[in-house]
Amino acid sequence: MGSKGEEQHIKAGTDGRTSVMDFNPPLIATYQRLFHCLPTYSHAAEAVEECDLPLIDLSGLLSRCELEAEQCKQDIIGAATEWGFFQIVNHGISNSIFARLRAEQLKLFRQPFHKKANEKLIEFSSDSYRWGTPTAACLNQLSWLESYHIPLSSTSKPQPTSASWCVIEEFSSAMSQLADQLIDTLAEGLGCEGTYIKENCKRNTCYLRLNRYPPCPLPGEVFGLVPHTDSDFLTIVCQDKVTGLQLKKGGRWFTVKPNPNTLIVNVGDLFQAWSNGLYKSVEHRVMSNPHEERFSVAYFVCPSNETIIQSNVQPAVYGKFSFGEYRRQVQQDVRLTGQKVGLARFLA
Ligand SMILES: O=C(O)CCC(=O)C(=O)O
Ligand SMILES: [Fe+2]
Repeated sequence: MGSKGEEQHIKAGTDGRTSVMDFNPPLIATYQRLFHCLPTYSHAAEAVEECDLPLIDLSGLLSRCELEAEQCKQDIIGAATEWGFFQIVNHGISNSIFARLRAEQLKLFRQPFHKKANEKLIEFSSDSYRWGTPTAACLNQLSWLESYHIPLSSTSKPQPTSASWCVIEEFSSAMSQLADQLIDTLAEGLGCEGTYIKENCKRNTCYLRLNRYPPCPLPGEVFGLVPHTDSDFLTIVCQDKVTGLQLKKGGRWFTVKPNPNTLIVNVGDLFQAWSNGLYKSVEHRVMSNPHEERFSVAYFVCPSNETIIQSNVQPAVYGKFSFGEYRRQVQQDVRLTGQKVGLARFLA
């Protein structure tokens, strides 16, 4: 069990006194009541192999050589069909944006917990900051993380007022362009154009999430992020060098080897439904780590709530639904059962 010291960062004040600057959310204190109902099954005992995700060099998409561009498209379509997950290099986003975002992310999470929880630190909605899992009824429903869940609607301000705001704005517009390229290719693989998705997933309906996974005293029992699929069209994740992300393939869990030079792309539930099950929204999770903190950033391509998700392939695997309905159903299931049911609720 972790000592109180694990939740605290001791900083010597300029006046010589030692002040305690506690930036970690009070996960231990809040969820201690769940510690004595340890699950009979510990995921630490699972044998998990590392997997080599398909690695796609995105410069191929812009190649003048038609064959090369076509091969790159087929690789993306193949990876979304077989894995639902892939890594990309040469995506055109500069290292300097990643470095500046990382610096701002670190600065934000190093603020004292009470400030993060009670003050609007950046120009985003006040409920952007989240930690733990308020609905968790047992340890394996708990996620050992803190995050800023940022609706990008709130970034379209005429005057940038903070460094965090500027870099998030710059980063999300780079992500949005990258997502458009991937959506065009994936839509082409279905014999359609990507315009429907792009028209409904404007930047202001998308989300950026900054995650920090603090060291966890019960890594075998508590996840960094519980197993889930993403409720969007597509997610682009930028992770650091600390291992943790795992995905399920063929009924087994695999660890994604961290490579800070690549971005991870995964298909979300909406693309699975829209592609009539061709592209796979694969279950994934983040393992917690007893010693090291881990950071990641995820960009979620979401449509407006009114957007109708429907495949034009017959017979349709899923009934027609709006994103708003889907979201409400997911929230209700999590509130009532602690778990997301997801697309299984919308079978035709
Ligand atoms: O932190 C990660 O690597 C993955 C995050 C993730 O799956 C999510 O935010 O939905
Ligand atoms: Fe996810």
